[in-house]
Amino acid sequence: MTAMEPDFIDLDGVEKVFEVRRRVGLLRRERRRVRAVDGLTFRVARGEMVGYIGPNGAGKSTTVKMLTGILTPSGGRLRVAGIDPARERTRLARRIGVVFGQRTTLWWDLPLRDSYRLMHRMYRIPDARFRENLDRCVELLDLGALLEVPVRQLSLGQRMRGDIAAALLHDPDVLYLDEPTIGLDVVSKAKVRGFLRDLNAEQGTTVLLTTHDLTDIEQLCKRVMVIDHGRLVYDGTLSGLREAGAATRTLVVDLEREVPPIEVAGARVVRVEGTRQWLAFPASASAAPLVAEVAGAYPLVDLSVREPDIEAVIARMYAERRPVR
Ligand SMILES: Nc1ncnc2c1ncn2[C@@H]1O[C@H](COP(=O)(O)OP(=O)(O)OP(=O)(O)O)[C@@H](O)[C@H]1O
Repeated sequence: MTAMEPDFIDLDGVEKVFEVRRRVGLLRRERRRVRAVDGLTFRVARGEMVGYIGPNGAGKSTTVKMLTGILTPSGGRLRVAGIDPARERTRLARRIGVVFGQRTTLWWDLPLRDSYRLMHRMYRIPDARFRENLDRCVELLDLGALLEVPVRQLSLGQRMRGDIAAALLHDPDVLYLDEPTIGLDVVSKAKVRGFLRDLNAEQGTTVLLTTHDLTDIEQLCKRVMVIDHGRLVYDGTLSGLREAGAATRTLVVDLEREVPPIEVAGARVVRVEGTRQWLAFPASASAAPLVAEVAGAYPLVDLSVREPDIEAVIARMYAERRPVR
């Protein structure tokens, strides 16, 4: 299935710019443009489970909001299951589920079961399918004893499980999870992770997971994308990310034309975007011989060396959140 729909989620140069007005002094207001997402290009195949991480303010939520159609991109092209989210938000809503760890989609005063009933109607889910999905979620997420309890009385872990079920009642093809394990105790975390793993394996649901807990990624995602300042700065395995974190610098080269990934000794291409390529090389090595080699063999237009900012970001994430199991 995966091989058949490699661009199930498909972003090409997606941008989002916010205009913010700030008061400066008594009367003057200043307009400032915030580039929250700055030329994002990536594809996620159907059935993949991908971690989407980055420091605070990196642009993760903005990306997810564009993927769900809540926000319209300022530029670029974006498709989910072939649908342009901003244009056909309602049609897309039938195909996606969203869970925000910090916020609930359930009705605070109603018992869980009543929230589900409302969703049944809102999404016009066929009765048999609704019952089947609800039964499955109740069993696997252990919700049986909670169905008659008003949401406000649920613990955070119980509510999270309730929210995950709510997002799945209409059989979405894609599930976006934003911090699904935040604030949960160890047992609840394990339950949620186990459920998501099975969901992905058995139902083939495509999952995009935003989290600060790298153990979520470790246990669930073969692939992780790192975003920083609205740009994709890493796309690969978590172990590869750890390696990259071990002090590398990046040579960014602009070429006259698109060429296959550059092959030079002592560096490896970590990212290609049109005529621009990013090469990681050990921070301890000198950039000069590398630059000379690239310039000799490739149609170089411009270049710059970046200090290990991404790596610093990751290191910080690791330092802040030592994986808690
Ligand atoms: N509605 C908005 N108006 C103005 N600026 C915004 C708006 N939403 C987000 N931003 C800005 O865009 C940038 C990216 O924000 P975003 O919420 O996408 O980051 P994030 O990666 O989800 O962060 P966090 O991990 O803290 O949730 C930030 O600088 C933020 O202040």
